[in-house]
Amino acid sequence: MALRAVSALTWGLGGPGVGPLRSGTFLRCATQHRLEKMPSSIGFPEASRRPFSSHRILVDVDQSHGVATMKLKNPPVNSLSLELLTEFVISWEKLENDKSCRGVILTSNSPKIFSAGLDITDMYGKNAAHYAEFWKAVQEVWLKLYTSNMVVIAAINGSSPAGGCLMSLASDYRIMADNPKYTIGLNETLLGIVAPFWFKDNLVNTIGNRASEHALQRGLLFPPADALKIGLVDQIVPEDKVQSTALSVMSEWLKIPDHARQLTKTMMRKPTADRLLKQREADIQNFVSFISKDSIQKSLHMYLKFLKEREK
Ligand SMILES: CCCCCCCC/C=C\C/C=C/C(=O)SCCNC(=O)CCNC(=O)[C@H](O)C(C)(C)COP(=O)(O)OP(=O)(O)OC[C@H]1O[C@@H](n2cnc3c(N)ncnc32)[C@H](O)[C@@H]1OP(=O)(O)O
Repeated sequence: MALRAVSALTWGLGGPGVGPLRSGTFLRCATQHRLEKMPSSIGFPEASRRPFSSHRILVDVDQSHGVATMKLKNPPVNSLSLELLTEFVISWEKLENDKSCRGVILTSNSPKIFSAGLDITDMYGKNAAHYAEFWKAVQEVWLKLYTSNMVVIAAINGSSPAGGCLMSLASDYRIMADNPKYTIGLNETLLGIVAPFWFKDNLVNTIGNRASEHALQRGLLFPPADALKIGLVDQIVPEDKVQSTALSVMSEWLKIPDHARQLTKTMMRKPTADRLLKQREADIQNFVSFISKDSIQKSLHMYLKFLKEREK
């Protein structure tokens, strides 16, 4: 198997806004329309579309089908900066509160990069208060995605290292562009940092313990075909078919009655989400003390330098 490395939300019933069972879920589900036919592109009729956006997040809601497409837009590499993460949470809550929205396709506005992962400049050369705020936002985005009532499909239209991979892992289904130049994986060790336990839990739940041990220790980044083999993604398709495949997969998922799917998702994911929720503050403090260490700051500095100076 060809492996490539770069060389060198609150759970709990009734929790504010993010609980897996929003009030009214059962009633709404009972009368919900089934999706019989989905358009093959995002060319929805104007009347049924409700786009909204912020600086770094573009959202297009197709109200007649109950599906939103959310695009990350943070050039040049869609890094997950504090600003992007904050805007993500605001947009996500808007969708969670939109009764017509049953599914979200998460993708990137950039043609080659889904997301370069957490913004390293938010973890380098800042003060403890900044690190704490940043990490809380990272936790929040993961909790929102992982525990969402909505069907979440990641349309991975480019490279997806580290935090980018985590966002995909938190989705219900992953479709990746079949381009061997793109890679996906949790490569934290290559930066001299350690994936926190909840990144690891999400990976283990997806690809199993042995494959996770191997991938995490070596910081492996997998090309699409290998990612498919180990179950890191569910489907690979030609680059120009990622969005249309996501829409048709979404239509299949939305044929399942919401209440049954949501309760099943809760049953599967609650223990993992609860593990973070129970020690959220301690996890923030761990992150702050880890990332503030001179040795870790030095590793991040070297990695940023490597990224800037490497041959393209
Ligand atoms: C004991 C337990 C304690 C627990 C504590 C927990 C600690 C855990 C902490 C954090 C977890 C971290 C998660 C992460 O997500 S870290 C980020 C990892 N990401 C990467 O390694 C990806 C790096 N980037 C790339 O590989 C490439 O940029 C690319 C493949 C995404 C795109 O390649 P290309 O199109 O060639 O673009 P460039 O490389 O030229 O990049 C352009 C520009 O962007 C800068 N940049 C790239 N990635 C990032 C990033 N993640 N953050 C900030 N900036 C980034 C790059 O440096 C270039 O900058 P420029 O030269 O100034 O233009």
